[in-house]
Amino acid sequence: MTQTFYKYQGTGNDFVIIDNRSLKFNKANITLITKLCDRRFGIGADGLILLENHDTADFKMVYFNADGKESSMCGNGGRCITAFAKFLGIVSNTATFEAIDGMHIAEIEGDLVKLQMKDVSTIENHQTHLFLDTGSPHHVQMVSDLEALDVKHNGSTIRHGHPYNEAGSNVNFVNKISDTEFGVRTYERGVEDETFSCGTGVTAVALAMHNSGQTTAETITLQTPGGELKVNYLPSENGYTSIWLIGPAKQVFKGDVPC
Ligand SMILES: N[C@@H](CCC[C@H](N)C(=O)O)C(=O)O
Repeated sequence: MTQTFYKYQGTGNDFVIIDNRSLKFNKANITLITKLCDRRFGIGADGLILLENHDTADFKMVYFNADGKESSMCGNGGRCITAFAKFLGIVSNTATFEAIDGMHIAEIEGDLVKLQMKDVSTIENHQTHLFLDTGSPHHVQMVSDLEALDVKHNGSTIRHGHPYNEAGSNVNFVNKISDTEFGVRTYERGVEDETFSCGTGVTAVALAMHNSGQTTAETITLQTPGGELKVNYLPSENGYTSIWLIGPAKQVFKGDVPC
């Protein structure tokens, strides 16, 4: 038996995407998902995404980290699956879909996919870092030398340590480039390594930078190892609404694998 798949990337955060409208893909097969995501023995990806039918929205997104486990929201994955839905002819330039954190709206403008993220009402502002949930949990910490930092080592220590422990958190290291631009490197839980970019991660960084007074801007540019993303938001006394994650999402190749 073979499985048809598509490989997508959004600022270097890469995914195997499968059209599962037939519901034939076995979601419980962690070994298969891990193998498909393996960079040496499989296709290679940070995660695997299934596109499924939905009763009221254009489609449903089901996301698995490279460790084979279903996880919380993936922002870059949400942008890539929107581009995939357009490729399949399910949507044209606007889409609605349901993910694990609720309903999302997305818009395609040329090469860019804009994804509305869930509202954020709570940001924990600690002495050394901030913590918030933008669909996935994110630790945000400013560092002085982002380029030289060992993100895998330091990220893994924070991800596994108190207070995150087994459930874990994604970990974002940040430097300020200007009042509207920040550099970000992210250690992703479930990949257990640095990824080239993380959509919920840069969203968390933009909100955290605003919340901690590093910026007063409402559009932030985030430079990641995989390229540039933008985040727009509306701040209020109750938190942040109308949060949009904006960046490119591209199909890389298509194939069939034995499974
Ligand atoms: N790469 C994603 C985040 C994916 C989920 C994360 N690894 C987790 O388990 O929390 C993104 O672009 O947001």
